[in-house]
Amino acid sequence: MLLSTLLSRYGITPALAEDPTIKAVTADSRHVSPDSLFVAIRGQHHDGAKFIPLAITAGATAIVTMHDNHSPPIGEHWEGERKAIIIRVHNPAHFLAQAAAWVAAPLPEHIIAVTGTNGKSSTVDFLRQLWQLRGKTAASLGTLGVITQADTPPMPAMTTPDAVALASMLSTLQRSHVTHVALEASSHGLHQHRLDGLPLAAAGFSNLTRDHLDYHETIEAYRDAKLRLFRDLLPPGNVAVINADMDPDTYNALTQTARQCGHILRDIGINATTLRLLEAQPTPQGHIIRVALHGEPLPDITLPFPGRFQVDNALMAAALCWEEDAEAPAVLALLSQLRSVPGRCERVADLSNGAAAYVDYAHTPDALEHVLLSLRPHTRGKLHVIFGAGGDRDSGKRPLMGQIAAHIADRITITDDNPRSEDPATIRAAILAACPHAQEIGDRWAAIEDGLKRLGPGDILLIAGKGHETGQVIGSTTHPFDDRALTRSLAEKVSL
Ligand SMILES: CC(=O)N[C@H]1[C@@H](OP(=O)(O)OP(=O)(O)OC[C@H]2O[C@@H](n3ccc(=O)[nH]c3=O)[C@H](O)[C@@H]2O)O[C@H](CO)[C@@H](O)[C@@H]1O[C@H](C)C(=O)N[C@@H](C)C(=O)N[C@H](CCC(=O)O)C(=O)O
Ligand SMILES: Nc1ncnc2c1ncn2[C@@H]1O[C@H](COP(=O)(O)OP(=O)(O)OP(=O)(O)O)[C@@H](O)[C@H]1O
Ligand SMILES: N[C@H](CCC[C@H](N)C(=O)O)C(=O)O
Ligand SMILES: [Mg+2]
Repeated sequence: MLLSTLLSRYGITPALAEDPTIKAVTADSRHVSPDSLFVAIRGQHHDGAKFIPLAITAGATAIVTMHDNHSPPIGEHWEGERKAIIIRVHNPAHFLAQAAAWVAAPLPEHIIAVTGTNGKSSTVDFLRQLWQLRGKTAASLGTLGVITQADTPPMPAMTTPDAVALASMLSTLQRSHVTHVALEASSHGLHQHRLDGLPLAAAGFSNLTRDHLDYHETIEAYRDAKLRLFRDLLPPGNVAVINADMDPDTYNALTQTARQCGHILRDIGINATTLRLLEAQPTPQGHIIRVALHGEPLPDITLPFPGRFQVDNALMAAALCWEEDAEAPAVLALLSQLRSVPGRCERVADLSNGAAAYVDYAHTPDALEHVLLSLRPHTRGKLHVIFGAGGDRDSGKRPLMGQIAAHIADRITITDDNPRSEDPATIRAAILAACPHAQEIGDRWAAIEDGLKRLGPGDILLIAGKGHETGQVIGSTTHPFDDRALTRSLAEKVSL
């Protein structure tokens, strides 16, 4: 694409002496290739502007950098024999996302993003499944990776990859004929403008509770980052789905934003008007739910997996799936064919004495509360939970998680999650301060073995925090560790 075309799409129409063809866009000087555009972004550790000379040496012919109120909006920079055109904008990260999407185009025609503290991965997984059941070629993209079909292993991804990687993944999906993509919008991703270039067909917002305050600092800033999905990214006139049972502050902010932006608002949940949950009756395998669509009750639906929160996520996926209201009953009828999401309230082992073990990805106070409350109705004996907290992440979550476990569980073991660069004993101590009667077993393997051995008839063991993860990060090393596989193999031995 010509530089002038790219700039004019962004609303900049300078008279350029030269108009180079831009073959690639990047914000990482280490990835600059010849004829590329380098966007200098100010991050937490570096100001990308200091890498401009390196980028030009590596072949960048155009540079986009932050407007500084002194220099003209367009200029040029020589690095030895090499010259690049310099363009100054007010928000380089926003520019990067747009430019990356234009250069990577065409992208899949139907892209939907889901945000919220908890439930993003589950919702996008369910949405992908629903689309596939309706005959679409669909993918989901997020914490669980890029998933295209049930029988192909997922490609790894961050929850929301950086703008360039995201555009490139979407372009790859488009080339393999994927038309429908459901992706997770993390608060980091929204705050850093990673999704700003995507033409969203619809968006969903599940809930907002405490997480990531290490990064956002205040809950207001965290909410504001997430609100960007509706406020800045979803085009007017498109479908916005919210869970009507979320906290009132976020609910009010979302409904007001949706109204101001002219979105078609749909809600789901006990307090909803579009898709109201009338009853969710737990069964040994999952739930039987009754819902009303715009006030009209529909036939019972069986959801074949446990976790009361998965009822909300499945309803949100359905409300994001139908395009016209007339399609809604057919979409809702498909919910009974959904498969569970790996590591989300997943029943991984049954012991010969009738006890069972579940693995879940609860790593926030709200998630831990939801999964423990979900498992209580299935517990005929005692409810035992094993969990820790990730290092280098919001430390305020730790005592809150301890408090919740102390209120709901009968037995608690505090162990290590991913300590990362932190001292694991200090993390455990912060949780234990709020649940002093818990036992402490730092070694996660030993904690799980101990938990399984202590299970009595009808007891339930919940191993929380790492879900689908297959590694444990200690320091900067990731050691192989898989709660699900380990629990299965230890349970076989314990059951003998
Ligand atoms: C906290 C955070 O989100 N950090 C992201 C951020 O890093 P940063 O601000 O430290 O960047 P920086 O190192 O200061 O660099 C600034 C700029 O200089 C560039 N640079 C840097 C070095 C160099 O030699 N040359 C160069 O050009 C960088 O490419 C960048 O554009 O920008 C980087 C480039 O895009 C990201 O890789 C990095 O994500 C890191 C790896 C990360 O761990 N992020 C996590 C916290 C995250 O985003 N997680 C969420 C999930 C959260 C959830 O659970 O909901 C996710 O969406 O995955
Ligand atoms: N709708 C929900 N409400 C409350 N808790 C939920 C909800 N959905 C999921 N959870 C809890 O959050 C955990 C993580 O779920 P999921 O992976 O779907 O969320 P996520 O938003 O993608 O998380 P992450 O921020 O790590 O990507 C689940 O294992 C469960 O404990
Ligand atoms: N996306 C989340 C995942 C947390 C998972 C938990 N096991 C931990 O390591 O804290 C994060 O990076 O904060
Ligand atoms: Mg996720």
